[in-house]
Amino acid sequence: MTNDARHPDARARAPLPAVNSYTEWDPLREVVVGSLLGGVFPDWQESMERVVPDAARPVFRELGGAPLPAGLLKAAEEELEGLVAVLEGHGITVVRPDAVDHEVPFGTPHWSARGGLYAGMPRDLLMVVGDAIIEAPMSWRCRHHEVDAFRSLIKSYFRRGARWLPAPRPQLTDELYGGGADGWAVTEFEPVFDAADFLRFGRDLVVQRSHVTNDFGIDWLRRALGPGFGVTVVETDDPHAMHIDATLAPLAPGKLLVHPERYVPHEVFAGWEVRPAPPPTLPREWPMYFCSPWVSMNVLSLDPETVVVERQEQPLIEALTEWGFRCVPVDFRHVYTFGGSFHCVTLDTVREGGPGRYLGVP
Ligand SMILES: NC(=[NH2+])NCCC[C@H](N)C(=O)O
Repeated sequence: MTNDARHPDARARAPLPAVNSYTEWDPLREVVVGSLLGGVFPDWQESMERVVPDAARPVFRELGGAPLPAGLLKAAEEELEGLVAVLEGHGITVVRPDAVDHEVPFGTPHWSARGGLYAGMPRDLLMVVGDAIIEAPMSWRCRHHEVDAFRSLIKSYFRRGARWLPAPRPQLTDELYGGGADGWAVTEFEPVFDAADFLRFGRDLVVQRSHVTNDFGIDWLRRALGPGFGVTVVETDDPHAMHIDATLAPLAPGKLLVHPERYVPHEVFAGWEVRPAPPPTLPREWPMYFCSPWVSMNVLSLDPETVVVERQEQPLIEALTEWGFRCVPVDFRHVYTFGGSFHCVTLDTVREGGPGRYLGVP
């Protein structure tokens, strides 16, 4: 039976599976937006040494498990609400994590942490590949239970048909840390990765080895995804490597925005137009506990022509406009303070489109 009251867009918006996302750029229908509410400073561990800004180390040592600064947090939460309003204004469904108490200390038989962190960066923790939600085995001890805030969402997606793939729970004993001969902060003791070290290009994923992602973890994911997907390791020139999404940003098929110094050309991007992002505009004195100002290029694609960009990153807005994109400006500098921007704080659970092939892999 036809439904005459159907919205004119109804055909274009035909129903999709509960979870369906293969790329970083296909038209966005539903997205998880993280929450920084109740967030605490991470308890210090040596493996953070090479990834966090110098100024953050003494703070984490001293204040691990203590609440993040209230004023900055409030400003960041308001910016997150602003992002939610913009996304909803574009007809995108937004879902949020549960409130959990991040101040509760926890431990295993082998170690303890003075608290958790936050539920602000679902991109770090979860990965959607097609109809599957993958839970990453995080290597920072304070992030061991971070997924709890997202569990009711994951269960709901599972009940509606999604596949649910938690990686093997890591033990995070001392053997994992201390660095191998290769200079990484994590050894090959057991599989670990953060989901944000991967980017999705249809049937192909690209990943960087980092101070939170080891080869064992990459191999686990490759085998879990099976022969239908390819996982290519790309080199990046980032001595502080943790999360690839301020280094490479695929914005549409054939269009790759890159960090001008960290990008190392790779044959998978043969045929792609690669453009360097202009330098960030963030003032030098801006408080940054987790990351560099290059999260300016951590944009979120609403579709292959539309990107959400920080309002004050005018050089980037100009560069992207010139490249043919429509930029949606959103204030987000206070969120930067806590480790990321639009790509980090989101997890796109539903995008249109299917498993295409976009990369030059054999
Ligand atoms: N998913 C994320 N949290 N990404 C943020 C990556 C930031 C990157 N490590 C930098 O400092 O430039």
